[in-house]
Amino acid sequence: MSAHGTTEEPGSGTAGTAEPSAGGTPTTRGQAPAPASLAELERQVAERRDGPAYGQDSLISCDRLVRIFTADGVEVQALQGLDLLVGKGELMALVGASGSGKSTLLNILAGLDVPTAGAASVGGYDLLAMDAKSRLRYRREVVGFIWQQTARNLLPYLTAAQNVVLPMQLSGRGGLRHKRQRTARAAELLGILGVSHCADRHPAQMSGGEQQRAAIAVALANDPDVVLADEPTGELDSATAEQVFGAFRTANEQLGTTVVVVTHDQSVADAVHRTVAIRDGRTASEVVRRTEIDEHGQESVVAREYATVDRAGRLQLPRDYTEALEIRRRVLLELQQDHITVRPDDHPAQQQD
Ligand SMILES: Nc1ncnc2c1ncn2[C@@H]1O[C@H](COP(=O)(O)OP(=O)(O)OP(=O)(O)O)[C@@H](O)[C@H]1O
Repeated sequence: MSAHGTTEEPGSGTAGTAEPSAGGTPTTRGQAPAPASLAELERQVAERRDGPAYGQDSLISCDRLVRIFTADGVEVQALQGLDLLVGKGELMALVGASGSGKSTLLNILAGLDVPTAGAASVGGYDLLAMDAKSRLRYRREVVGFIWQQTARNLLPYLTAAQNVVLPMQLSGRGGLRHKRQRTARAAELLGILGVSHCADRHPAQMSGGEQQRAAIAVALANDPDVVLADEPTGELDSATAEQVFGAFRTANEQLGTTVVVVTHDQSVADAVHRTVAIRDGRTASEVVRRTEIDEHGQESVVAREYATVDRAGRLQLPRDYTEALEIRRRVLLELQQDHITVRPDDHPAQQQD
């Protein structure tokens, strides 16, 4: 973890489903649970039906998202039932091994690709049901996107200021109808992101970091709900990467924009409020960082790692945990008063049952 007082707590190795036991007595999975009364079942069903829908209060909601690619007759399941909720105003990172599905997810959220199955919505737009017209509006007004390759983000024959003005012209939004207003907004955004000095320069006259900060201004031009970035600091040295990440933070703090960044850069992953790890096309774990003040008034960032539990109650045990305890096919679950114990199978010889 970073040096500025950050503490990392280990991932939780708890697991999903165990029968609750009357009176809080530990119950081992495998024992028959006492059947619930009909009235109790009816109460539970009514509670679930009347409760808020999944992701109702979230800006981004992915529910059992699936994306299957077919190339040369071979199917690749890039997303395998991914669940993810992102609240309005979050600054978060997506991490994961190469091929885990991060870019696939980001392209879907950006409206550039369509999932095979599941549900996904951003800012009230249903990403599986948009017609061409609403998809265009969604991509212009609801999301901003920043690519890793600096050259892909800006038009080379326009200045930085003209690049920022362009999306406003294309969207033709009422509030920015006048040229003067658009020019003023471009100047304001470039100023907030610390690249006013590049306003009249073409991309070729700007450094990689300046180009990325101008690209963030372009992404923010139409005041989107969310800015998505795929490895935005991947081509930059660490000092420049820090400045670019600072620009995302500014957008988040000063403009209230929700920011989702795919990154391999550990310093970026350590600097956001929440880092979600994707493994094999599903969310596997997440690290949440909170600032805490101790009894001496000393501030420190406490990072806590959680395993994610999906909508069906499944979780992935961290690989290093399962390897450490030689967990292969099954575990014993015990429901305790306030936690669930996961134990390796005590009859491993019978694992081929
Ligand atoms: N258009 C496509 N056609 C076929 N397979 C694809 C396509 N796009 C992605 N995939 C496959 O889907 C899986 C997930 O790819 P994705 O690019 O989302 O991973 P990633 O986590 O972003 O990887 P990286 O960190 O290397 O960019 C990979 O196995 C990839 O080969």
